[in-house]
Amino acid sequence: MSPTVPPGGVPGRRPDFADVEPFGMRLSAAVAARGPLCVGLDPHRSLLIDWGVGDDLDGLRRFTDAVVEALAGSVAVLKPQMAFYERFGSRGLAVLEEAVAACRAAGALVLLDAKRGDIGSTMEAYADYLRSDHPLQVDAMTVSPYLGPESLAPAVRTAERSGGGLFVLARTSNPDAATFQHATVGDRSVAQAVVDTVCGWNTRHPEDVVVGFGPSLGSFGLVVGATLPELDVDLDSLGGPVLAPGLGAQGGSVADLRRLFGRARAVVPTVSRDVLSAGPDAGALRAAADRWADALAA
Ligand SMILES: O=C(O)c1cc(=O)[nH]c(=O)n1[C@@H]1O[C@H](COP(=O)(O)O)[C@@H](O)[C@H]1O
Repeated sequence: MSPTVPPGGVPGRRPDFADVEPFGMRLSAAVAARGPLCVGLDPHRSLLIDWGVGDDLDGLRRFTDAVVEALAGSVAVLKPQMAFYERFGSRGLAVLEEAVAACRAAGALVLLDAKRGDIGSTMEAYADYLRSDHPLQVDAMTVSPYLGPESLAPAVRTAERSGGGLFVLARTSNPDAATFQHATVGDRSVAQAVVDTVCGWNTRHPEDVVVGFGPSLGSFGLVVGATLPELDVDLDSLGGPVLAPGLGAQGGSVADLRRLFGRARAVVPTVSRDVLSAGPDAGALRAAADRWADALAA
């Protein structure tokens, strides 16, 4: 499914990283093959109970296996929410480790929803999730910029070396997000400062900015909720993907995606509860994901 790296390496990449296929390129290939939908692996306590598998380690494993088996062969991206695995301690993380490997083996990209952010020296360790020698290696992870954009620089370096991606929280989907994200620094909002920082990671040349999916899409993305009343950040120079959560359970719809982002941008809409609540039957899970995929394609 992934395109092979051209002889001489990927254009624009440092020669010492030439054998690594960047996340933006791999994401674009996955979307071309499977469509843009991302499904969240969020084993909420209430879902484990509703599924009848039990709110315990065995229930967590059965839930996870069922979702992976139903969807890892067909959706472009699966996004495990780490909080629900951490609830069960090291044994929960072992379930996640196996699931991540199974998803990747079935051709889905894995975006770890970890929302990490810390001082640079610690951030370097968090970014190890992107390295090939990590037991829980993933294709991309969510990160928080609120210790300052430079705190994420070590994660950017690791992503570049490992062909991984980052999705940085910019305009989140929760109702009170604007309290901090609309605060101003100088002449722009905090959210816009985050956007501008990530734009700079993707390209230094504004004329080279890529808008939609394609082999030159950058590996550094933003999280922008599908629940926003209006798009209040300027994404024109982003050059990377947008992860759009907030669909279904939080009230966002495909019409909201079109209203906020149009059709041209590289948007990865992500849905968790609205798909997961269809389980545990594999066919029902697939049908729920297909409904979103069809609506997105319409
Ligand atoms: O980074 C995220 O994925 C995220 C960012 C955001 O702004 N809002 C948001 O809901 N999310 C995550 O996306 C998922 C949304 O789940 P549902 O509301 O069930 O579709 C959860 O795992 C959230 O943690």
